[in-house]
Amino acid sequence: MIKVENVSKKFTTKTSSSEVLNSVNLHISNGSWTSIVGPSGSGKSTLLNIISGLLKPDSGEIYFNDTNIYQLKEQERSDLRRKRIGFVFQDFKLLPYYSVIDNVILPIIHEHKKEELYKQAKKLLKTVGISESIHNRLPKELSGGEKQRVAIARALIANPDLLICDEPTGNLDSKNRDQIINLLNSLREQGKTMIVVTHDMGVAVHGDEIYELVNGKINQTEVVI
Ligand SMILES: Nc1ncnc2c1ncn2[C@@H]1O[C@H](COP(=O)(O)OP(=O)(O)OP(=O)(O)O)[C@@H](O)[C@H]1O
Repeated sequence: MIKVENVSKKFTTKTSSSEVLNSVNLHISNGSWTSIVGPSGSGKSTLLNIISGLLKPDSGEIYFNDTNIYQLKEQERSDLRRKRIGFVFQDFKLLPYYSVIDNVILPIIHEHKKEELYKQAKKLLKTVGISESIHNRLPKELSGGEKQRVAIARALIANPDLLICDEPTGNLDSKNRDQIINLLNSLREQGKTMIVVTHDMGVAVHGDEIYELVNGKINQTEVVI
């Protein structure tokens, strides 16, 4: 269970100050898919960064099961992030000079023997529908949908409990978008907990819960198909 309790965050710059999150509460059950929607600039990425331990809120707590993550030491929080949370970004964030398979093993390259990692990466790439003929290509030689599936395999390499996806289908055409939806559905069936931020209601409706962030507040939304 992931709990977001009374989380508030304000950004202050030289010229302005804005409250992006105002006492946000959210409970996420293990093995569920939670969709978060909301207008551009409403704080969705800020909330993801806070949940994943990257950005300390001004007030409020984040619990990862029973662990209050902002009470951990910096190194412990970073370990938790590396081992238990996988990230998928709209712009993939694959390293351009590494092959597909090397991109997948990178997050934990220093923690296991390379042969074991390659074995695991091959299995994952198969799960996400990437054929072996592509394993040694560079990211620039892939389609958008292939890049996103490689990015999902990379996010899963440490076998995280939680998969956080920030606009995972934002740059994809409808065929590739549908493939990513199918993949996320199958990951939920395997028991992964997922938080998916999206502008696309057609993606959001696959969630067990849909929340909308507006004016710093989060509200649960009915699933309307
Ligand atoms: N480091 C920062 N310093 C100042 N303001 C920031 C910072 N990060 C985000 N903001 C502001 O906070 C607000 C929320 O940003 P955020 O990226 O969380 O929104 P979002 O809902 O993810 O937007 P989008 O859908 O466009 O990606 C925006 O007004 C943004 O300009």
